[in-house]
Amino acid sequence: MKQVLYFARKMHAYAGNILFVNLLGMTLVGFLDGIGMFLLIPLLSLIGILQINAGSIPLAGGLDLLKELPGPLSLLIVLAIYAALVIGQALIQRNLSLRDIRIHTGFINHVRMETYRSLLQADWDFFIKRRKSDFIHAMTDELGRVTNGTYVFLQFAASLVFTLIQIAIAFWLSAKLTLFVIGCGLLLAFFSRVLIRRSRTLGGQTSELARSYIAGITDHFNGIKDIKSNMLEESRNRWLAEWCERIGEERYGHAKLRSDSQLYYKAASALIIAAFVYLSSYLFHTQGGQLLLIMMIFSRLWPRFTGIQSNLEQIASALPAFASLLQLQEQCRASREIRDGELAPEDVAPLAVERGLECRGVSFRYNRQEPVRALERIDLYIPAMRMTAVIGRSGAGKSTLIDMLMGLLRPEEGQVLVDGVPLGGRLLQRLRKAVGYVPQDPLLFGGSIRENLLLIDPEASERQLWEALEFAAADEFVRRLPQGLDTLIGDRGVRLSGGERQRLVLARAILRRPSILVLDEATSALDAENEARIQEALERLKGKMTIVVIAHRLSTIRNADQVVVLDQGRIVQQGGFTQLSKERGKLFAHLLRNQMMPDAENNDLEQLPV
Ligand SMILES: Nc1ncnc2c1ncn2[C@@H]1O[C@H](COP(=O)(O)OP(=O)(O)OP(=O)(O)O)[C@@H](O)[C@H]1O
Repeated sequence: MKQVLYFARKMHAYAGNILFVNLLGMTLVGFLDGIGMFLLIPLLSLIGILQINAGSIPLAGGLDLLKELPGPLSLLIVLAIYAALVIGQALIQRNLSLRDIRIHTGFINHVRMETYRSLLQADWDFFIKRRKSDFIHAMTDELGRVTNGTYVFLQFAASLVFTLIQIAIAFWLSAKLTLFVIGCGLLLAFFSRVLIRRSRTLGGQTSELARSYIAGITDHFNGIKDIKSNMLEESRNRWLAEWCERIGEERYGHAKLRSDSQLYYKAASALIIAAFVYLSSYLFHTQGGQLLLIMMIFSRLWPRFTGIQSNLEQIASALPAFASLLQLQEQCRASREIRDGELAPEDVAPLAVERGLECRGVSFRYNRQEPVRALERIDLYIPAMRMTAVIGRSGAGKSTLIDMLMGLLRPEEGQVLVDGVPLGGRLLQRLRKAVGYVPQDPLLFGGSIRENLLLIDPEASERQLWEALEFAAADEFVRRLPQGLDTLIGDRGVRLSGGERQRLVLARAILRRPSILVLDEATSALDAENEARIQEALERLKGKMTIVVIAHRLSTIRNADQVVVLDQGRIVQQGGFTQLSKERGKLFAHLLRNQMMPDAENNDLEQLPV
């Protein structure tokens, strides 16, 4: 319940006191509804359907006054009051509903934005430990359940207030009978705790099923090509069929719970009414008119009890979603990159590295429970305005090292320094702003080429866009497209080839005019001709920006100022390309020979280990 109160307070903080005005309005509507019913009694009496002794009903003294007036006039007055009340109530109700919708949708968007912002502010470590589909689940399903649940909670609070008012009226009419009804309600509430518990358990299953569905479907569409080419359709079909069976059971469980609850309350209501009428007539000798009023109150009160019960079940069912969204927000907060009091990224100027980046005794493990280190005591200096290449076998730790240099990961031991200053806080943000990064699996958004480029620099001119494309050897293929820069490239750039995607992302990175350019296998999908063009472009950049390149294809790093060779998380060699290729019996020469570089053959590589 702690989580529900947290979000209810949030809703209040978002909507302000208008929320209470709305709740009071809801209470007023209920109250007017009661009065409307109350007025039916003089109405029935005036038209002679019911003979009521004014003394037997509170406030019915006015009846005698009405009876003094000519028949049609008194009836008209009562009818006018009745109609005014009902229309007034409907008008207020309409107003409240519209305002409710504004508050409700506004609140969903408020929580959505807040959760999204906290996700964006979380550090990289936070993301690599969790499934992406869980974030999608939180931002869609769980978010909807939480905001609905919060709203139901507020309705429940309003219902409670209104029920108390009705109880007070009922008390005033007959304390004994009201106590009897309340006693029955409490007894029922006691037994219905089991229904609320069941509802909570089912709510947990709902969360789990939705989470596994989104995870499975996301995997499915991310890997649709693999599925089709490896004929995995049948196994995916089986997965979905199993899921459908489970969701069927869960939905049935919810429906059964709802109907059990209704049955329970209806049966109890029938029994109580029977007992109630019997007791009023024979034991308490209640008069006809008063009995009618009490019955009316009872018929108003009892649905309130069932409404409260149903609200409680809905809240209980949403509790797991409340808990998981709150937990996600708390975890995001704990993993925030930008602490309170630090400047927002937009207020920070990009860094210009003057001397260089440095790793001093850096070690890192992805899983602190396991002894394996992705990086082991790395001491490395990356001079500014030079090109540094990082190479090594797959899994050697190259990407981890790059992530460390960009401040995405924090060292477990040691330090990363920029121009001799330890990386962190504002410096980290300034560094991030200065980096142009092209990852192994670059992200393009569904949209046009122009939109994808302008994402980095919305102010970029047409000329700057083409310059960046030219740099990345992408100008020719973009020119050839019928719509040129305005060509739509599909989801994640699916309508482009792997090499075209890489070149576009490279152009985008350049558009930022970064002072540090980081390329992680950024030209792996290119043919020799386009790769050579990018080589030349990088060559021209030397002396203008710091370049760090990860490459499996060693031909790409021939012009690097220094080459760093990683193996099992350690630096095993470091130096110029030619120097390293001459170091016999070492990993670099071995990798070079495996790629059958013509230069390597001149280096008597027969003696190298295989
Ligand atoms: N998110 C992660 N969680 C756990 N372990 C990871 C994670 N990412 C990488 N590793 C492990 O850390 C080690 C280094 O990985 P890294 O991606 O840095 O290697 P790499 O040299 O870039 O490999 P490749 O050339 O194949 O991209 C590997 O053993 C890998 O399994």
